[in-house]
Amino acid sequence: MRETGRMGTLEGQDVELDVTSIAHGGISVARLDGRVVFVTDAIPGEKVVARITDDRKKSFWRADTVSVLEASRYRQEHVWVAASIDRDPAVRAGGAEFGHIALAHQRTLKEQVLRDALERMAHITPEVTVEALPGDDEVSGTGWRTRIRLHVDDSGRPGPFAARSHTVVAVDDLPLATAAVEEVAPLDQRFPGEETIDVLSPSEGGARLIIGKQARTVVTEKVGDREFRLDDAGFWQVHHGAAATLTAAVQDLIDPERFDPRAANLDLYGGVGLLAAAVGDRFGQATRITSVESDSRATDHAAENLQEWIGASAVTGRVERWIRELTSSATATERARLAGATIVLDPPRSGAGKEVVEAIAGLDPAQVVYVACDPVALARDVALFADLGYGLEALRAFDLFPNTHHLETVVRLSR
Ligand SMILES: C[S@@+](CC[C@H](N)C(=O)[O-])C[C@H]1O[C@@H](n2cnc3c(N)ncnc32)[C@H](O)[C@@H]1O
Repeated sequence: MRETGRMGTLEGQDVELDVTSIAHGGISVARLDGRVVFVTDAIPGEKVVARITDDRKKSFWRADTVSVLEASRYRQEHVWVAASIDRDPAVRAGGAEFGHIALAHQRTLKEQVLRDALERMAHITPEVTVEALPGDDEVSGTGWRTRIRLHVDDSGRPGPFAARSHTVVAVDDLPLATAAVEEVAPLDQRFPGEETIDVLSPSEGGARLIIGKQARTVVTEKVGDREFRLDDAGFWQVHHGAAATLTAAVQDLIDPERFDPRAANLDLYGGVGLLAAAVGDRFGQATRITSVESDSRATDHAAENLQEWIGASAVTGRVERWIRELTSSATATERARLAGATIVLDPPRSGAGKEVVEAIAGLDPAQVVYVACDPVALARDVALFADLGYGLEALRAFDLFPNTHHLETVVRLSR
């Protein structure tokens, strides 16, 4: 084992590392000769042996844990044997990068990542608690994925990618998947010539496969008493409890004192209308809301899913362009309606970004409720909103992705 070395000479070597803290992306931070090393499959506080995978950069290196010399008291048997450190890092299954950490401590680490991002980028220190979804603790955070993508290797065998690579890994089980997904996942079959197999289990109608780019079918998801129709390959929240949790969170975080049902309320990045429905169900049939989504098939479904409301509509468009056009073409009456509006947004992982944040703030809405699956993109956008006079008033965070590093955050911003 080598303990020190120069840049570009250590790749493939095993080194001893003291792991100090957690970073964004499910990796921990250690130091070697004063240099930062991002290390996988470790826990802050541990001493590990790690294999250097990248030592070409001046500012930081990367490594994979191969054994543990001093274990954290939060270390547990990995919930997925295929992802454990007993396997060669090159063939460790990806997608369960926190599975070796006790579930409650996973949430503590997620809280740290969110708090650090908000402190560093937005200079605020709100109370942060990552809430568990009902039932997850009882099953160690397994059995929640209603959707899973398998990749097909050259022999036609499907499996997940190894962590941080495009190598397909052979696995016997999928512990993060729901029982219905695991039952139909064709792990021992062969699909020569295909690239992907999607396995999904909507809340209605049973589990199914999407083999390659086969024709889309429509599935039904139920949230409370409400049904949503969507394409089988279209976006839907992955944890079986996520849609209901986000519905309740958005309803909870909208300040009723600031909510005007007759204002030009917006649901940006609306998918098939889940959060527009959350707003309508909370504030009643008279609520006006427009859902904006770039996937036209999703918009068609949103229009159908929201059809019982006279005040709801769904439009196809990229938010950045749609909102720019709205800003330049709105009449004085429309501007007044937007100024009293509640704007819900649920962008993809990259967040809304400067252009969209500036356009939203430029509409002068009464409040903004932002649903975020990436804490760093959220913190960047919260900082942008703050510069435009919209401060963070309320925050809730949820463990929608147990045994992974991901978390979901919902915040309310207003002037
Ligand atoms: C995180 S999902 C949220 C969907 C919905 N709120 C839900 O919870 O089901 C983000 C959605 O934004 C859409 N999207 C991605 N980029 C977009 C853009 N630039 N403009 C509009 N929609 C976009 C995706 O197709 C996806 O449906």
